[in-house]
Formats: sequence, C-alpha cells, structure tokens
Amino acid sequence: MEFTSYSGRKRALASNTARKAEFDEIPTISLLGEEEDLIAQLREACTRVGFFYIKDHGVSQATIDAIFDTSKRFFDQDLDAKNEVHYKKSSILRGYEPTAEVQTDETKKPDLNEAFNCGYQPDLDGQRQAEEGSTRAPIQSAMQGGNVWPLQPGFKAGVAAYYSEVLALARRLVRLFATVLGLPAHHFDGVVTHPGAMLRLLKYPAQDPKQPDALGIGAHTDIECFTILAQGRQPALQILNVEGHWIEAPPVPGTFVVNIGDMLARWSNDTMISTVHRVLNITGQERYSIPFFFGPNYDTVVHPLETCIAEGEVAKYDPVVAGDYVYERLAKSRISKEEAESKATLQTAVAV
Ligand SMILES: O=C(O)CCC(=O)C(=O)O
Ligand SMILES: [Fe+2]
Repeated sequence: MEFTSYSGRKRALASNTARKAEFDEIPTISLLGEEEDLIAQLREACTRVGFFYIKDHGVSQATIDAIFDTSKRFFDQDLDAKNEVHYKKSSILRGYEPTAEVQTDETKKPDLNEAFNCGYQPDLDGQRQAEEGSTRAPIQSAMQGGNVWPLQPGFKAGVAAYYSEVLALARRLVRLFATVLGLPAHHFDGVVTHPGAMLRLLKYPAQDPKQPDALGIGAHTDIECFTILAQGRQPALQILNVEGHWIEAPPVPGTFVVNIGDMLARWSNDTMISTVHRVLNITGQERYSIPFFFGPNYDTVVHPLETCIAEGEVAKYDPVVAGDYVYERLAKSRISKEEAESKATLQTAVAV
C-alpha cells in the first residue's frame, strides 16, 4: 500500500489500522528546558519524526478552555446561522466548512468534520508593531483578503484571545527553529510580522467504525510551516511513522501537538519532515480540536535555505510565494479547478 500526499511525496503504508505509540516515538518537549538541550531535542523531533508534544508552552489553560467553549457554541447553532459565513462567500476560503464539503484524501469519501477558519488580522496580534516602510516592490499573493466573522456574541473576542497567545508561542518556535536550522535566532523575524497564520475550529462527529472510507479528516500533510494543535478530550489523531505504521497521538493534558508542514519541509530542503496524519473518531463521542497553522507573511518568497543545502546537494524545490502556495493547496480540496482559475488574484507574477 502507498499514500501520495499533495506535495507529491509517496509514503509506504504497512497497514490501515493504528497502534499505540511506543514510549518516545512521539517525543514530549518542555519549552522551559535549558536552551542547548531544548534545541537538541527540537532538532531530533523535527528532523526524525516531524511530530511532537510541547509542554510548559505558556498559553494559559483558561484561554484554551474558553476557545473550546466558544467553538462548541458556534457549532451548536443551526446550519442556517453557520452558513451565513460559508467559506464560498470568502474569496480566500475563510469561514464555515459544513460536513462532507472538503475532500482531503482524494481516495476516500469527503471529510466528516465541520470547521471554521480565520486568518491573521492586526487586532488578533497582541505583539503587532508598526511596520517600517519597505523599499521592495510589493508582491501580491492569492491569499489577499479578510476574515468573515459570525454574529455569535463573544465569538470574535474568544478567538482573538486564543489567537494572540498562540501566535506569540508560534513566533517563539520560529526563533527556536531558526537556531535548529543553523541560522541566527532572529533570521525569520522580518517575515512573520503579519504572518499567514490560520486558526481552525474543528468538530468531528462520532463516526461509524464500520465505515472506514469516510474519515474525520483524510490522510494528509499540513500546508504551512508548522501546526500547533490543541486537542479536546477524544483520542482520534493518528500519524504515519517512518515505517509506514499508523500510530495514535492521543490528547495529553497541558500539551499541544506540534507538527512540521510542507512549507517548512520545502524551506529546509527536507531537513525537517512533514508527516502524514489523519483523524478517525471511533470514540462514540463528538470530538473538538483547534489547529493553528503557521507560515510566513503571505508575500514571502520561500525557497530552500542555503544552510540546508549540503555541499554536492541541490535545492529540491522551486521558489513559491507563500500565499499562492497556501491558496492553491486549500483550493485543491475545496473548490473546482474552474472556480480556482477564475480567481483574478491568482494571476500572480512570481518575482524572485
Ligand atoms: O483534529 C486534529 O487532531 C488534526 C486536524 C488536522 O490534521 C488538520 O486540520 O490539518
Ligand atoms: Fe493536519
């Protein structure tokens, strides 16, 4: 058996069922660790597994509990209220995704989850700084546009509180990852000022264990640089390890799951690995989760870093504008090719 992800990579699949992870198969890393040790642990996790838990991350439990509560109240509304912010009303695929409208794995049925997506806007960023006038010509990307917000009282405030805290954590991870890649810690600071960072609220129904062709979310690799995932109480996330076995990544109180996405794999010339994962919720109960997908400012040109190309090696990927890459990948599992092609802003000149 084989699985081909959107990035074109093929991965071997040994079987279709998941087993419990062996101790240390998905490492847990404390962010309070001493810097040198922390970098060594992150290097190991990012280059060998692509998935790990972080603890002592600094995001308050009260904020996490509040966003899960906000999420539940959003999904509890009737379909008409949720469809007011349907993602097809947004030019950049933000808003509400009803169940079975997104097909992440083309070999399976559409995903069972319902979702709500929103992206960066300055009032969600507690660390925002006035930007200095840039001298370079602006690069347009296909992700130009804004969020859509439901009318639900307290929704935006609840999202903003969580988004701001998790964004600060993401910027901290960016500096640690820069160090892991042999760069100065502040190397990426200038390209994460208004980052392509998408927060996604997810609700998975309890699925029929006898219908394995429909998944909560089909097997995939994430699009952006890395994901910080808050899991609710139900274990359902599975990751495909290097031997081709599905292993469970259950929720662990006090932790987030962090995984590397395809954009950072490209940027690091595959030094960091983007690991296939899926959600199969056969717990008999509804499941909620909240991933935060972090990437650079959408106008950033991402091409393999010199420090990641060893002597005698070549860059494995062509340059991409971050926003174009994200739009193209989101569109692939959401809208028809014709709809995507008719989008005027997609005619972006890639100036390198
Ligand atoms: O819900 C989860 O645990 C994971 C969700 C996920 O993989 C995604 O939205 O990309
Ligand atoms: Fe994912």
